[in-house]
Amino acid sequence: MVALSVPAEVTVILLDIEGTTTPIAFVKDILFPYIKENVKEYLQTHWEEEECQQDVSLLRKQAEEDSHLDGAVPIPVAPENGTDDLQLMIQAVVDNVCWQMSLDRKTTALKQLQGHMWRAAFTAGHVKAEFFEDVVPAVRKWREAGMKVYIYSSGSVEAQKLLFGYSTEGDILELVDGHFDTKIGHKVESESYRKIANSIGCSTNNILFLTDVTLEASAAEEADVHVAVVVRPGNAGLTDDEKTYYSLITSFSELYLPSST
Ligand SMILES: CSCCC(=O)C(=O)COP(=O)(O)O
Ligand SMILES: [Mg+2]
Repeated sequence: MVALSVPAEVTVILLDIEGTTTPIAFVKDILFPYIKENVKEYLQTHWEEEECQQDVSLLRKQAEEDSHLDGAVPIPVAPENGTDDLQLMIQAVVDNVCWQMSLDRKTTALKQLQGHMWRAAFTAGHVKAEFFEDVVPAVRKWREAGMKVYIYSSGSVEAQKLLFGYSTEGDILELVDGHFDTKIGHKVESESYRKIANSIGCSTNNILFLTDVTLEASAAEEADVHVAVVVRPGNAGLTDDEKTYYSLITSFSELYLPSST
């Protein structure tokens, strides 16, 4: 087994979810199909609710920003009257969501709606989040050693809490000191990592970020965050240059804290 020593200045471990704590297959084969199969019925059932209207407004705003993109699906302004107008509007939102998902876009608008939709699936026990088997033991060990553990995912904070609250390992929310999503900024922008450090109250070099995506690792590194790239079954392959450049781990158990024996 390879060992990677955690630099002594690190006091915070920041974790990505998809491809790092959780198999990509769980997200792609369970969570995303749930959205595609249920989005129309969800909108029809919850349309009048404040939360749903806020989600639609955010999606409409995003659609306006995306209007220059190839294949972008516009969302018209609220219908003035009639069931037919409403059904057309709902279909436009469905088409927009499916278009965004076909590109695996990480917009806050899409992620917010997805989080709200997954709430019913998780709380009713229809879905339980999967974590790689090394994750929970390692996180417990890090916390016992005094590390703080935070999550930074494109999935909304609400969705992150569902994953940790309703998992095959039970409710493991207490293992996490805090959550960040794209509201603080996108994961491929270094400024996001500076803002996270500021919000936690530490320096960027006190953070070790674990992710499967090298563009995210590169942005974090530019902000002086320590990074390791996590190689898991089902993750996208890395180039030879990336394999040489980044510290790689295949399990959280390969990380050694300075005090570890
Ligand atoms: C945490 S919610 C489900 C995953 C998701 O929607 C997503 O976009 C995951 O992105 P990540 O930044 O965790 O790779
Ligand atoms: Mg990821």
